[in-house]
Amino acid sequence: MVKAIAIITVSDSCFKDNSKDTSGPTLLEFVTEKFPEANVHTIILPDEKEIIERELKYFCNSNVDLILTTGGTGLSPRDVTPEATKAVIQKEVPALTIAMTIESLKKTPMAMLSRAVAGIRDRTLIINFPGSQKAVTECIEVVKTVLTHAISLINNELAEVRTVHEKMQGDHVCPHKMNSKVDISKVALRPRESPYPMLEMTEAFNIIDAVMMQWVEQVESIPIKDTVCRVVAQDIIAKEPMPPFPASVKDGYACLSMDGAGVRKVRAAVTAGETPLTPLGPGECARVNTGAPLPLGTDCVVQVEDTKLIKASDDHVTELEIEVLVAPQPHQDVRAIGSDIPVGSLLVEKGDVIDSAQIGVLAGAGFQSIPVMAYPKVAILSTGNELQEPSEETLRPSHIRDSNRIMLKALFKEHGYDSVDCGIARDEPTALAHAIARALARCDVLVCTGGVSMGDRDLLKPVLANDFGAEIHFGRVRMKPGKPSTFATCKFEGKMKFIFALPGNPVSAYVCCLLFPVRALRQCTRRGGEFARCGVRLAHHVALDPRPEYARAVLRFPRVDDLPHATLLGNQCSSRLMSACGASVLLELPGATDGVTGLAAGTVVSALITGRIDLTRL
Ligand SMILES: Nc1nc2c(c(=O)[nH]1)N[C@H]1C(S)=C(S)[C@@H](COP(=O)(O)OP(=O)(O)OC[C@H]3O[C@@H](n4cnc5c(N)ncnc54)[C@H](O)[C@@H]3O)O[C@H]1N2
Ligand code: MOO
Ligand SMILES: [Mg+2]
Repeated sequence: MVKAIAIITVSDSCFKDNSKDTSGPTLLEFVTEKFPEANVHTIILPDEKEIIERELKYFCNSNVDLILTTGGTGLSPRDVTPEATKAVIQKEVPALTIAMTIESLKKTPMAMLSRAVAGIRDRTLIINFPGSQKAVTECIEVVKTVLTHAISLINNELAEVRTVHEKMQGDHVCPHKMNSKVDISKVALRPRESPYPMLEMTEAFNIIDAVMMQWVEQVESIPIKDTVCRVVAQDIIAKEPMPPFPASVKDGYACLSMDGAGVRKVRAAVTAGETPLTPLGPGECARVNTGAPLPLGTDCVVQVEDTKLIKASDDHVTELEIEVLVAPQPHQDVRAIGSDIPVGSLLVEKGDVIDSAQIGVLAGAGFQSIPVMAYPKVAILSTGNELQEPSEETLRPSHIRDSNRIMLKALFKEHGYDSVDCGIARDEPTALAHAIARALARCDVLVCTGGVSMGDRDLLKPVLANDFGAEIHFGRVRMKPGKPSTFATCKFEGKMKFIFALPGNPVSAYVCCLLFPVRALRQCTRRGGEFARCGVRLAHHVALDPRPEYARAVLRFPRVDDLPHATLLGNQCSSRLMSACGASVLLELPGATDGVTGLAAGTVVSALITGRIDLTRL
């Protein structure tokens, strides 16, 4: 049986912009249909032999049955997928690719230019496909009939070898190379009460803040185009003056101010980008454009509006004499060297959060890259047997589309943080452990959703604790939404990993992502920390939940009130993500008490500003 499959898209351009990848999704569509039980991992890699080799080995070591690669099989210098594949396989299976080539040649002679390779490493079958979506579709048709049989053969032949390997490795094996220790067979023995104490929000925040202190700050140098929203790690000082030459502020004539008003001979014409060659003397001037350098000898510019043409060549091509109508002042309409930015001035300061104007300043000052504080790498993983990719058009029975992953990626982006997409893991201990291991290998902070509550398939906490030796710092918080929110740390491949396991309900995932990992990143990257709070007036009556609630609301700014008015975004149940769409704030509503079960319209409550604020006044 095919239990795990990896699809690797190899392409520099798709690696930079994964929306360009059409072949990977084509393979994904094929394998999810052909092997619906299989746990499928997808990944995009650049055309780098070492990286491809490393990932192929990783998947082979993780007991993946089948690896399908697409891309990097052609003749261009960057195409190295076949070389990386040859470096990892122990046996080649040439007929697989020969069959694909024969079939493809019937459609196009270009098939001659594919160097695809197929082979086996341990128990994994690896097949290279070309990069184009069309070629992938054609080639998969050719090999699909033999895949299941090929994988059964490989497993049978190597079963003995695998047993010996496992014996040799003993107990001390990496969690992602073994089966999970979590046993889900005895469902009747599951706990009927959560073993995790219910923490107050302040306790949860304090724990996260204390634990995140273990994040070791590092500095990295990155191209200035990528620095928006990044925190500058050291003062950046101007090494060049801006402007680098005395530049005209106007379209007009560069003159000598001591000449006063009167007629001048037009000796030269200087447009922006030209270098004036001859110095000018008394009674002379040069026609200049805005941004053009002033000729030596001149000290002011007279705008064209304050001049009169006296004499031109017969063909009107050359101005010979003009009259300056208003006596100019020294330095008039001239930007002196360094007048915008003197050499040695502070361009951006350590701790600044870079904005677009500062990127312009840095570019103008000749900086290509600058040191910034490194951000923790964030990985996002969804869990759930019911989930399917949002890109799949047809919804399978009893399934839903995974909306959390794409939403959280966008939420991190909104707050200035990149993240890597680690796909969907099945609610099955070994599959989940493998998916977590793969994600941890790619990040410092893992944010996953689902599987943290009381169901017999809520496996996050036991898998983290038993398979990764994770310390669960908390597993329940008195809050709505987000009660089963979980925060854990573990050492993985020698490095500390921070894990935010958020509830699967989409609103819980949204709110808890803001309150826990986004807030934590803001703290440890010195990008604001706590969200700003403000007092707001409720626009309507609000019923209180027994748990303190983070209600999603929009603000209006009526002229008649100093405080903004907050309107809740409809039904606040944890599954209704529409309640977060367009939210500017999370209201911090207190839990209901025996005496107080609701708040009247007009009550002032505290709000965390987590989204954009629309400043329209009612
Ligand atoms: N017996 C109890 N049941 C539940 C409790 C409890 O205390 N006792 N808590 C409830 C609360 S509160 C929450 S919140 C949820 C949390 O559930 P899990 O974190 O275990 O998440 P799942 O069971 O995997 O899924 C819950 C819900 O969310 C949907 N989901 C999951 N992932 C996604 C995704 N990526 N995109 C869209 N929707 C997703 C999933 O289909 C479920 O409907 O537990 C309550 N139960
Ligand atoms: O805490 Mo759960 O997120 O209410 O639905
Ligand atoms: Mg659950």
